[in-house]
Order: sequence, then structure tokens, then C-alpha cells
Amino acid sequence: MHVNDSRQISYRILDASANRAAEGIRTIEEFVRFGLDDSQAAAVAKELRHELAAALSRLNRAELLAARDTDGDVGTTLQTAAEYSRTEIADVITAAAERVQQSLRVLEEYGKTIDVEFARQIESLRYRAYTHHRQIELHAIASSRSRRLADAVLYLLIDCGRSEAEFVETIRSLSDAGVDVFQLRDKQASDRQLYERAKCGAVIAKGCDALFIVNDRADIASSAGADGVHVGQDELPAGMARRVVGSERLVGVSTHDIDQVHQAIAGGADYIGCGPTFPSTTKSFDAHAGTAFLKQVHEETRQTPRPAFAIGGINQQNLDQVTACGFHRIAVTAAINDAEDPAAAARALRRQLLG
Ligand SMILES: Cc1ncc(COP(=O)(O)OP(=O)(O)O)c(N)n1
Ligand SMILES: Cc1ncsc1CCOP(=O)(O)O
Ligand SMILES: [Mg+2]
Repeated sequence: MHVNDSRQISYRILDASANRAAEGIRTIEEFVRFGLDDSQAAAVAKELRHELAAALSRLNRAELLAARDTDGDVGTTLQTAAEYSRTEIADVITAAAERVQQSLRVLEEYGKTIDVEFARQIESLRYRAYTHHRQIELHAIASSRSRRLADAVLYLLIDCGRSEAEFVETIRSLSDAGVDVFQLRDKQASDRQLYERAKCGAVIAKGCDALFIVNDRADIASSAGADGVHVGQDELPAGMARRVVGSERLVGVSTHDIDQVHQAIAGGADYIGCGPTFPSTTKSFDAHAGTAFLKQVHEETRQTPRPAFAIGGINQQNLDQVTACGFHRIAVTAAINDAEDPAAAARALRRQLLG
């Protein structure tokens, strides 16, 4: 390879990577500008774009343009299915952030062969972009989870199942039948088993556009990449669970009386479980909060609305009593899992809730 060829190759790579970095930075900037009402983040996004332009101005533009050969680029026809599988803004942001990091790294490495100061400027930009984009990405992921939670009406508690294959099939088929949120609740499973199932469930649920929550264990929810954790009155308080799982994940709290509801909301719960409503075959209780509690929650949280799921012994026969209290969200176990046809039961409950 001739020296001039090598310079031309570097320039060709720099030109392509500069365009890719600029496109990625702009993609994220548009979300910051039009999706988040955050003027500070918008100012940083704009600065990053200008920093890239300033660093690129050190390169010879004529040489960059001369090296460009889009028609001869064998990579333009190579597209993966993943490029067309984005369904959420959060996925667009993640992909753009990855593209920026990769292309800045390429600019830095090949830039060293042309101008060391250029490579230094790009390196510093890469670190700044990483920090900024990470925050935006977490914000986009949190918004996507909140949106899915706001739309959720049917929440199902599931155990680890007999095998991973069965567990996967349960999530896929019941999500298809209308379950919006899955909670992994298995009091018999080991930590390792919970962690493995949670990791798998989070991925499968995401693919089905469902949420995946881990019962009791904020540590497992976070390390397994779940959408959130559900804590009761005997587990970590909501604020502490939040510290473990981070602001991008959901925290749900069980409540049995109105004081607990106010505390959960004040503690930053994203949603509440309210019950037990009726006697349950899944968990036994000495006393039941009943439908009177549901009515009270409905009336007393008008100023601080949070998605509230009625739980405990709810089934197709008594669901009307729940909806009569103003509750159109439920969390169930037996009504679906113990049904002869769980998918049909899920469909029927959903129809009743939306009816
Ligand atoms: C959605 C939802 N609501 C309430 C509960 C009950 O949680 P908790 O009181 O902590 O009891 P256990 O589930 O841990 O036995 C829940 N799991 N989900
Ligand atoms: C875990 C839990 N917490 C209150 S009721 C309940 C059990 C819910 O299951 P089911 O719908 O079978 O009563
Ligand atoms: Mg619990």
C-alpha cells in the first residue's frame, strides 16, 4: 500500500465516521429539544455538535470530500434486521448513542494518523458525549416505562415455571392475550434462579412490549435488567428501593390502608398495589382491606394520581365489584395461572376491564 493511499483511506474513513457521528448527535439533540423540555440538556447537546464541527475544521475539507466515494462503499447495502426493528424512542436513542460512541472512537483512532490534536479533541468529546447521552438514554428509557405503565390494566404474578422454555412461553402467550405487566414472584426459588429467570423475562417481555417487574428484590431487579421492583410493607421502603434500582426503573409498593398509600406516593412509588381485596388462594390473610379500601383510594388520590392495581382474589366473577370502585387495573395470580385456558382467561379479564 502506498503512503498516499493510506492517507486517502484514513480520510475516507474519517469522512464517513464524521457524518455518522454528526447524524447520531443530531438524532439525540432532536429528542432533547422536542421530547424533553430541558433547556440545560438542550444546550449541552448543541455544544457537543459544535465541538465536533470545531474538531473537524482541523481536517482538510477538500481532502475529506475528495476521499468520499459513497457509490463505491460496499457497506451501504449491508443492513441488519435490527435497523428496522425499533419501535420505541428509547431504542432510537440507544442506537444513536452507540453510533456516536463508535464513530467518535473511529475518528480518534484514524485521526491520530493525520493530526494528533484532532484525535485529542475527539477523545475529550467522546467522554463528554458518553456522559450526556447516557443521561438522555436513561431518561428515554424511564419515559418509555412510565408510558407502558400508564397504559397497563392487566398485571400478572408468575413464578419461575418448570423450565426456562415454559417461562418464556408463558410470557409470550399471555402478553399476546393482553397481559401488560409480569411480576416474577417465587418465594421458593433461590437467588440464582430468580436472577436467571429475571434476566430472561426482562428480555422476553421487552420483545413483547410488556413490563417485567421483580417481587421483593431490588438488587435482582437491577442486576437482571428488569423494568422495576415491587416491594411490600416488609421490604425496603420505596425511597430505598429507588436508590437501588435507579430513577429509570419502576418502583411499585403494596398498600393495605390509606396511610400506606400516602406514604408510598410520598416515597416516590410509580404505582401501588391495593389489597387484599377478596380472600385469595395464593396468599392467606387474617383481614381483607376489601372494596371499601379501593373506593377510598380512588377518592383520596385524585390530586396525586398513580396507577393503582387492585389485588387479592380477583377473578371474572367478582371483577365488576372492583370496577364499580373506580379501579380499572388489577393484579392477579390464580385467575389466569390456574385457569384451564390461561390465555382465554386473560382475554376475558382484559375485555371486562376495558369494557
Ligand atoms: C402488584 C402487587 N401488589 C401487591 C403485592 C403484594 O406484595 P407484598 O405485600 O410484599 O406480598 P408478597 O407478594 O411479597 O407476598 C404484589 N406482590 N404485587
Ligand atoms: C401476593 C398478594 N398480595 C396480596 S393478594 C396476593 C395474591 C394475589 O394472587 P391471587 O390473584 O391469586 O389472589
Ligand atoms: Mg413482598
